[in-house]
Amino acid sequence: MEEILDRISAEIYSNSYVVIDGFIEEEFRVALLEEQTRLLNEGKFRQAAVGTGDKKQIRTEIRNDQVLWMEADQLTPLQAAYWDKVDQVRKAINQRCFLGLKSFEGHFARYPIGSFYIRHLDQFNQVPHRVVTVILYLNDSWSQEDEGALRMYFPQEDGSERVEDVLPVGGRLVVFLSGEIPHEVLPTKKERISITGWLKDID
Ligand SMILES: O=C(O)CCC(=O)C(=O)O
Ligand SMILES: [Fe+2]
Repeated sequence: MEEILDRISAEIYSNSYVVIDGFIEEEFRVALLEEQTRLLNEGKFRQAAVGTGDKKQIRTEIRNDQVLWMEADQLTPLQAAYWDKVDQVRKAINQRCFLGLKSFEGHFARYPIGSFYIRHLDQFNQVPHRVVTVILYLNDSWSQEDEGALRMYFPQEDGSERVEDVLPVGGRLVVFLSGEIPHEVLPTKKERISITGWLKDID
């Protein structure tokens, strides 16, 4: 874990993003996936919304995934174990990058076949405190033909953009600066499961 934390903070510092394969043990991934499937079958997931507060609305032309927010005071033991790992990531990034990250919020996400999330930034006027995005994929297997990549756009000095696609391979962690990297979820051909969260600069 020390080595992984070191890589995350170093690459966030120099590249604003990092992809880590095998961030969690297989056994842990399977357990989280099973828990998510159970909660889904219990009807706990809701259509994801965009915006916050009064402006919160369901806009399926923008995103059509389903989510279940994790409640900090009601975490299951598995969720608590994941939050613990994310907290280590938070501390490592703070040590190297001085971002003053204080807390975490996150949700399970399920993208049914055909669903997507169009290009966006995770940090915007209505949501200023999301500083670092942390995504963990829980899928059993994933290949190019399943599509559903996370597409990230990196602004280049000449004004163009470099595009990078990352497949939602199980156990893979993607971390990036929420206010700097526009991204989208391309339409998926297979059910796509993840935990998405944000490290924030407020409690
Ligand atoms: O699941 C992903 O790869 C990205 C999800 C995302 O961009 C979001 O929930 O804001
Ligand atoms: Fe996002």
